[in-house]
Amino acid sequence: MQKTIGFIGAGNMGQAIMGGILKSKLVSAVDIIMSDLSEERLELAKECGIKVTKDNKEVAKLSDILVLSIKPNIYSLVIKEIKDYIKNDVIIITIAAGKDICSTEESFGRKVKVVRAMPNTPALVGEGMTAIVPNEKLTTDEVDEVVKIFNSFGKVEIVSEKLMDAVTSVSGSSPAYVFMFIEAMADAAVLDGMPRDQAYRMAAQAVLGAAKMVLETGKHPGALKDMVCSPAGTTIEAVATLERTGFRSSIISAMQSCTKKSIEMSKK
Ligand SMILES: NC(=O)C1=CN([C@@H]2O[C@H](COP(=O)(O)OP(=O)(O)OC[C@H]3O[C@@H](n4cnc5c(N)ncnc54)[C@H](OP(=O)(O)O)[C@@H]3O)[C@@H](O)[C@H]2O)C=CC1
Ligand SMILES: O=C(O)[C@@H]1CCC=N1
Repeated sequence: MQKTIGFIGAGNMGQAIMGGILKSKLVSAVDIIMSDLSEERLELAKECGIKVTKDNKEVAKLSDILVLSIKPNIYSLVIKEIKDYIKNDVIIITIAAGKDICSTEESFGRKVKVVRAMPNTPALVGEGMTAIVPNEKLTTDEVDEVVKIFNSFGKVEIVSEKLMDAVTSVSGSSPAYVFMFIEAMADAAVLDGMPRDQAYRMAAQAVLGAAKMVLETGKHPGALKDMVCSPAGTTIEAVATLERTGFRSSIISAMQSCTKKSIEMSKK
């Protein structure tokens, strides 16, 4: 792709997307520019061979596609700073929880091309999941181009904007719950005497394999669970304990809090 991709914000998500794009070789390092206030973050990014700067306006001037990878509470501040410097045809990609397309357009004060996206950190290892909502200013070719970017480090789905709070809960934030699950399983294995490194490897591989089974067999997750539970065996004992201690309802409640927070953030 012959485009300059800019990032404002070199934090966890900016670095994950940038790293994912670089690994896929969709654009070369010299066509990526990133800004941040923190020297330390920029040093990290610079090690990847991309251009870095402390000046957000410089990124705005050079970018054909501009990713705003900053926290939601400073979106309006940064947009105010850059809005007079962006290219006419730039595609703005927002990734902030609770930032809707309408508020982004309002902050720019005109109808810019906006794609609201919700990615997740597995982008860094080429297994990201991103949902996107393009506004009506983008042509079909431009939407395809954006899809290509997010596809370069994982899966992408175009969704309706009303689903974005649910997306945040089920894929933007969910790697955190999965990491907690892996950590807890590893702790239990350590309790049983297994060395910690081996416990992380085994727990993580089990999660990876189980996820692949859901994606590749097309079978209902409940049916896949049943295949593991031998009659009067070990697994059903664990399943019974999980049901007794509210495993599923705990996940559902946690995700409802996540969605609620996303909705609250969009009202600010
Ligand atoms: N982390 C995740 O898994 C996901 C995050 N997101 C979204 O991504 C966005 C970024 O999140 P995340 O990467 O976690 O946050 P981080 O705090 O890791 O990254 C934000 C970066 O922006 C920098 N920054 C702050 N102010 C400015 C400024 N005025 N100009 C340039 N850079 C600035 C911060 O520096 P400093 O630390 O010094 O303030 C920090 O390095 C958020 O909007 C979030 O909703 C979306 C999906 C998943
Ligand atoms: O925690 C957050 O607000 C961001 C959005 C999704 C994942 N991290």
